Amino acid sequence: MANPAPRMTGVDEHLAAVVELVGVTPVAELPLADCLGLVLARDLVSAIALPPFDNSAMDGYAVRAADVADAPVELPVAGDIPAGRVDLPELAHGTALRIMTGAPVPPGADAVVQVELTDGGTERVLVHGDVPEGAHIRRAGEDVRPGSVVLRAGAELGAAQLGLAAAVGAAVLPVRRRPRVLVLSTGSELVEPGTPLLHGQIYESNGVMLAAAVTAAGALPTLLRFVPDDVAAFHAALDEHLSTVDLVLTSGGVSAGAYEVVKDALAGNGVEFRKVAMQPGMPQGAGRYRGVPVVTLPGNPVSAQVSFEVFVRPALRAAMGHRSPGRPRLSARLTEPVRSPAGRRQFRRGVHDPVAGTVSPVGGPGSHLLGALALADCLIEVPEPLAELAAGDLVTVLPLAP
Ligand SMILES: Nc1nc2c(c(=O)[nH]1)N[C@H]1C(S)=C(S)[C@@H](COP(=O)(O)OP(=O)(O)OC[C@H]3O[C@@H](n4cnc5c(N)ncnc54)[C@H](O)[C@@H]3O)O[C@H]1N2
Ligand code: MOO
Ligand SMILES: [Mg+2]
Repeated sequence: MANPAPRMTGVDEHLAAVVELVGVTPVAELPLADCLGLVLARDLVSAIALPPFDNSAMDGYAVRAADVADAPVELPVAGDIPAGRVDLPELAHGTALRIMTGAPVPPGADAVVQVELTDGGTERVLVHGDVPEGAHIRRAGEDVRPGSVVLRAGAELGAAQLGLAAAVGAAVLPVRRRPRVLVLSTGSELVEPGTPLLHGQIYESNGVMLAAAVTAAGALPTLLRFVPDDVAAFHAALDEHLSTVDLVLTSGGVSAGAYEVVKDALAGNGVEFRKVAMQPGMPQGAGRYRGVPVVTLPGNPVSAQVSFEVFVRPALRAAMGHRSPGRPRLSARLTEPVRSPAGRRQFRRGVHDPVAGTVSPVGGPGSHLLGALALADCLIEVPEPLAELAAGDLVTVLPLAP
């Protein structure tokens, strides 16, 4: 009797293993400019008020509202308060001080008349219209009170959050630092783009693609592109970088052939190789080599990229503390039928139309179809039990941007 096929590892089981393997990076205080997309590790409390002082919302004249109540009136201009002036004169009764947007409101003033309501004079100013008390004054603390929490631990740091952190005087923020990822492409057939190609050779593309995906996930890639299918050369390349990375990500050399350099070098050295019940991306490996997490992706370009999306991107984002490290999951109706191998979760490449609520597969299921991958903006997930889906069926769509 033939041996039953060994059980394949489930997609979710392998994902959990990779997330656990990668773990989290330590919290570090990073300059704001390095924090885009990272996650705040502790609440940020503002030591100051925002605005820090009462200031003018308009270019115009600081006045007492009572002095312009009977406008038109003419007032002597006692001086200028440009933005940044720190030695403030007091506004005397019956006078005006020329003031600019963002400049501190001088003591004694209770309103600002915008320049459009005046003749713009510099010695004396003719005010055509009256303004109520408090007009065009932005009050200290009306945006942020001193001592208040302005950003919660767990907040994702986008442009606005970084702007706010700077506005309250933070120069650095506590964040889990970006994982450093060694992206290592194996294959003796691989050639540098821009150089001549012999029959039997191909241009190296996984390295560029995976390094870009690492960057897009918020992590820091180091790229090693031309490691031949030679165990000694592989070890030499890997060992040189091992001490400076948080994760090694290889592509190629993990299936069933005679020159599977990654498998040959790492099996029995802490990395476990398995078949995962998915298409593409069946041959996978994960483990620790000399203490450093290693994830081995299959070499077929679409397999490598889809595996990155399914396993590595969520693990990298979880490592930085993202609470929802995966892609959003949307529903859409297929515009055409799809066939999938029963018992494996299929990820087809698709174009999603969120307005129509539809998704169209691009290209076939083949894991070498990089041309179609580049046209896609989403993955279409076909669950393990389903072998055939019809046009109009609802499927889960994972948008890939950015
Ligand atoms: N007898 C079997 N053969 C294969 C099996 C199997 O189960 N039994 N699995 C197939 C599946 S599924 C996949 S996926 C691939 C995985 O292969 P490897 O990870 O060993 O990758 P390679 O053989 O090195 O390369 C596969 C393919 O991809 C091209 N490649 C590799 N690296 C790059 C790169 N950096 N840039 C561009 N293209 C790359 C390579 O030239 C090959 O065409 O194995 C199947 N075989
Ligand atoms: O796992 Mo392979 O990715 O199907 O070609
Ligand atoms: Mg192979």
